[in-house]
Amino acid sequence: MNQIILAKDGIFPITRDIEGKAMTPKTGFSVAGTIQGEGKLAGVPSLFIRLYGCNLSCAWKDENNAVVRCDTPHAIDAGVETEKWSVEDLVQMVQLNIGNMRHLVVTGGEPMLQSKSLLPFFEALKRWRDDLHITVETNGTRFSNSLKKYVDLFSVSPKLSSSTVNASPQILESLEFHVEKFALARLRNKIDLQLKFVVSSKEDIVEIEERFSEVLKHVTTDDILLMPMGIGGENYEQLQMDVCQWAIERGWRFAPRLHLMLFGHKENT
Ligand SMILES: Nc1nc2[nH]cc(C(=O)O)c2c(=O)[nH]1
Ligand code: SF4
Ligand SMILES: [Mg+2]
Repeated sequence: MNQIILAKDGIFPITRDIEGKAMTPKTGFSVAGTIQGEGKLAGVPSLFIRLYGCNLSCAWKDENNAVVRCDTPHAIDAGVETEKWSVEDLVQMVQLNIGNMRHLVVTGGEPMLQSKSLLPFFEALKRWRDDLHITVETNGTRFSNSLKKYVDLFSVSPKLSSSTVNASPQILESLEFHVEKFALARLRNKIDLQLKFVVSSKEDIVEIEERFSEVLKHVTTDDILLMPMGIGGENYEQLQMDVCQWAIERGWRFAPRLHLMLFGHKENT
């Protein structure tokens, strides 16, 4: 049986559990769902599924040289509580909670590590509703040919050297190789794609332009997004303004985090 491993409370925000029992969503709303907070679909009402497990272990340095870890430790850390779902039950949870929304966002952790189980899940969802829009948020280290026909938007967030301090050379190589595959699929109009870079300094921009120069040629400027690193603090406003200017200069998009603005730094919103 195909199983999908989720982070704890990995389907969010919901108002019904699998038995139909009422749940209180963390958004404080009386309805299931939230808005996509990031990327070119920011603001679009969406239901989220957070898969457990990641092949990276990102950490950034903030302006005070303090280490900022991955913002979803409950989806990557060893030994934390997880949830195992059958494809059938997960489809049912989507059906119970999607309401009037059309968008499902599958995030993580790194969802593409479970692409074998995601395939029957996405097939079943599209059989149920072919207008359902599926976004997959990924770090770009695993492209999947078989998944691509079911995914309406790949939201690829390639990690830069400022964040992949713990990654092995093999993983970094596979990142470049696979991001190129995503970009070529975009060039051939096989997928919709956004490249979402988390930026903490001008060096990150230089790295994007040098390390991903081929990749950038395969996509349009509308597909390239810059998201300021961090969630607030002393120098955050200045960083936002810098990142905004770097984006405008290149014709790229500036990407805020709407969910943080609305709900604060709260899990499962
Ligand atoms: N509202 C909302 N939007 C999001 N966009 C990407 C998210 C993520 O954690 O991957 C996320 C999230 O956790 N919540
Ligand atoms: S790729 Fe994403 S989920 Fe994985 S460690 Fe980095 S920030 Fe966390
Ligand atoms: Mg997040």
